[in-house]
Amino acid sequence: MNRLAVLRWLLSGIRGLLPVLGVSVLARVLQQLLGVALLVVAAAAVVAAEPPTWALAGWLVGIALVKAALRYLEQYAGHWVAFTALQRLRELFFARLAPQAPAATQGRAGAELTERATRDIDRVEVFFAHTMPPAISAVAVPAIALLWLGAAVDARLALVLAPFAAAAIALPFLAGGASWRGARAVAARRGALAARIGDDLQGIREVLGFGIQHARLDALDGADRALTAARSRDGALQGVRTACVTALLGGSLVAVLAVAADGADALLALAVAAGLWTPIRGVDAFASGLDTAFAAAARVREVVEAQPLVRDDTATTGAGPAGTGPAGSAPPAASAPGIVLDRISLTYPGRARPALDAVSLQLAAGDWSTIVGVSGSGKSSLGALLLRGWDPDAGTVSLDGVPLTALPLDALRRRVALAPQQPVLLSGTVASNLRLAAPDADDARLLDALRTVALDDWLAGLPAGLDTPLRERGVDVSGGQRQRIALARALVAEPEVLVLDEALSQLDGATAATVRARLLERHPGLTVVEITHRADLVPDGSPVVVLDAGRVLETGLAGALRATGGAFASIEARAR
Ligand SMILES: Nc1ncnc2c1ncn2[C@@H]1O[C@H](COP(=O)(O)OP(=O)(O)OP(=O)(O)O)[C@@H](O)[C@H]1O
Repeated sequence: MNRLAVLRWLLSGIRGLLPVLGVSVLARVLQQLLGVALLVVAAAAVVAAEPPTWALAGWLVGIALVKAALRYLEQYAGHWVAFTALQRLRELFFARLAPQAPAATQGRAGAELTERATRDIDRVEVFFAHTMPPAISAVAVPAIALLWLGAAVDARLALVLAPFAAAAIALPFLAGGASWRGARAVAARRGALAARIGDDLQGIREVLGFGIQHARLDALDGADRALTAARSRDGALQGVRTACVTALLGGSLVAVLAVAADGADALLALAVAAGLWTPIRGVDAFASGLDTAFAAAARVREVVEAQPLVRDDTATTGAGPAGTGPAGSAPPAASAPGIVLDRISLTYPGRARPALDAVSLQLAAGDWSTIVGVSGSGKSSLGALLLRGWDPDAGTVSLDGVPLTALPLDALRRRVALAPQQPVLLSGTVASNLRLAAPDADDARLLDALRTVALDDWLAGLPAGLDTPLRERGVDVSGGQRQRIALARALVAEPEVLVLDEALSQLDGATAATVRARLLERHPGLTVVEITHRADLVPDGSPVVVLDAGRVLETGLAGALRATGGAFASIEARAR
């Protein structure tokens, strides 16, 4: 990705804001011209060698006040554009990120993504607020001021100053490639550092538990040193550039003194030259920040433009919940109520072996089916397909005869709920966590769900009942309570299909049995797909699918499979 591509992309996002940006540019040009005028009027008064008058003071104060007002307008309009553009960029970032989950957000990517979503987007502000106005005024103000100097004072002095001004404006761009590479290196190392800090914070218990804090700190220091080295190279380049610009501006004053024949003309030319320092220095200031802003924008764009693994085609084709799928898609694989997987294969990005390989099976509506298999056999992958956490590379998953790809994603995820093994509770109260998927649910529904998961006694002991705050990531509840709150949260949404992915694994046997019994008793029509390695807890009458290395090994009722002494029986023996 080069700077031109990033520039085009950023500009395409602010097209409607350009008139306001124009106001900022105009205000800046005028206020900087007034800055030159202020010095020239003062110099002219010195040249006139007359005592100061009220009229002169009035002029100076008037110019200063108008300049201040224009400066305010320039800043206000520029920042209004910048913050509106940043708001749009944030909205775009999250809108494009959501369909890329969970692939885009899992594991190490988390903290790195946060860096892109927050600080990288903030860094783009430099481009929106501090680039175009200084770039245009850096050319316009010297051009106008030197034209005036040439016409009204002495053309030779204007010609002497012009090359200095031109060189000082062009200089910041001469190290273009090196500066861009430097800015990208700094941005990448900053991202790597953020990812490392994120890992260490998430895994703080493991780090302390294994006593590896010193090794982790050393590694963190290493990442920090790499960032410092990249910033030093970048800073050295900036330092040399700024020094050269300063030398050029100083040199312009010496050149005026060297060629001026007349003291009065020299004073006016010096006033113009000094007045041009601010607009010309503005180029150096934004050039330093511009590559940083472009590098940050390039990282944001990588996320925004990434192809989502799961796409909601119904949003563009207009297919509704009962639709038969986007034009050209395969006809429904099955018309039976419940879930049908038809020759499903899934290989994760970067993996050679498929996690699921030509899996075909049927899970009847209203049944409590169980998927068992050893670790890594593909159980969770199968569960994730049911609510389109991932899409298969081949084959079709259908719900009640309709391919999942023909259902709007929102509707699908309302009908199919997942209770994961390691759920995350958000900061908020018990009630706000339970209402995540059903914001309109009343308290009675929440209490009902908590009773089903056997948390009614726990709730009764809480100081503020449903309004009791839960801390971020649910650290003040036990693992088993967290799993049950997550299960209750799924039930509050009143799904048709409930996927339990080892969702009761942290409960003691008696509590898990109570939760199963209450689920069966209170939700008789619910289709449950339970993923577990505890084959010994599966009742004889439950339909079972045994997976191994991504393939279906056995299907049938648990009791019958136990009797045959095959794969299910040996997994059961291992679980005991
Ligand atoms: N997000 C992912 N990216 C890459 N590979 C993955 C991902 N998730 C799972 N896998 C791989 O896919 C295979 C199946 O994993 P899956 O989690 O579905 O198995 P599982 O039977 O649920 O295992 P467990 O009982 O240990 O949870 C494994 O080899 C695993 O390493």
